[in-house]
Amino acid sequence: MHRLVALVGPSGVGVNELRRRLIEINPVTFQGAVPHTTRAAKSSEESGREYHFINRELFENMVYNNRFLEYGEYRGNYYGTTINAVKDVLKSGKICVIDIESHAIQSVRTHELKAYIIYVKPATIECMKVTRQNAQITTSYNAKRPYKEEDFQEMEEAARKLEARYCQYFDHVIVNNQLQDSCAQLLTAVRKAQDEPQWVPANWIRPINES
Ligand SMILES: Nc1ncnc2c1ncn2[C@@H]1O[C@H](COP(=O)(O)OP(=O)(O)OP(=O)(O)O)[C@@H](O)[C@H]1O
Repeated sequence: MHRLVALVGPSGVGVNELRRRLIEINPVTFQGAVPHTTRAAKSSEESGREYHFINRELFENMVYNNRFLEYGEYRGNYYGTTINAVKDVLKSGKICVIDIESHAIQSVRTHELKAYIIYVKPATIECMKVTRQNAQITTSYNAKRPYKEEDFQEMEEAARKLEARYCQYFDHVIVNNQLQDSCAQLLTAVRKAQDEPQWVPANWIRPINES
């Protein structure tokens, strides 16, 4: 089986854009995991394609049974990605590429999933002012607007905290300045992730009484 690739970075840095482009470049090789939600399906949506649509009771039951890598509530509806959704992609022979919140890093660095963690780091504020001139940030109300200076400052601060806490888990770092460059770096990193021997904690492979 291929290895799971998980992208992580401060909000607004471009994690989702990079993941989307990677899958778009080669949908035969790369695929995202289908998330679960309790929101109603739109007429154009099909269960199992955009989302798995389930009710709240079932979702909460799945949370209780630790089925989610991560989940959250937005505007009264739950959204989350299950371990099985990732495994389904890997079992189909594709490379599963997901983006995760930093607190979910530990959930994907398990014996079972052994995710390759790619940290998407913001470029300097001066560089982002140039490259993000036409980009749109998604606000907490899910609206889009152009980036402001404060957005870059917040991103830099969030990146600092994220790095201080989680840098030991990063297998690869991409500074997302020029989008084309970042996509090329991501493609190379993902290929490398599949070839590279996997370094895992010794207690994953050695019986406990030997360690
Ligand atoms: N290198 C880049 N150059 C220019 N624009 C970029 C670059 N990377 C991402 N963008 C743009 O920045 C915006 C935010 O990107 P994206 O939605 O991927 O952010 P994100 O990291 O997933 O954050 P969030 O989780 O808050 O949505 C998008 O409009 C995207 O096209």
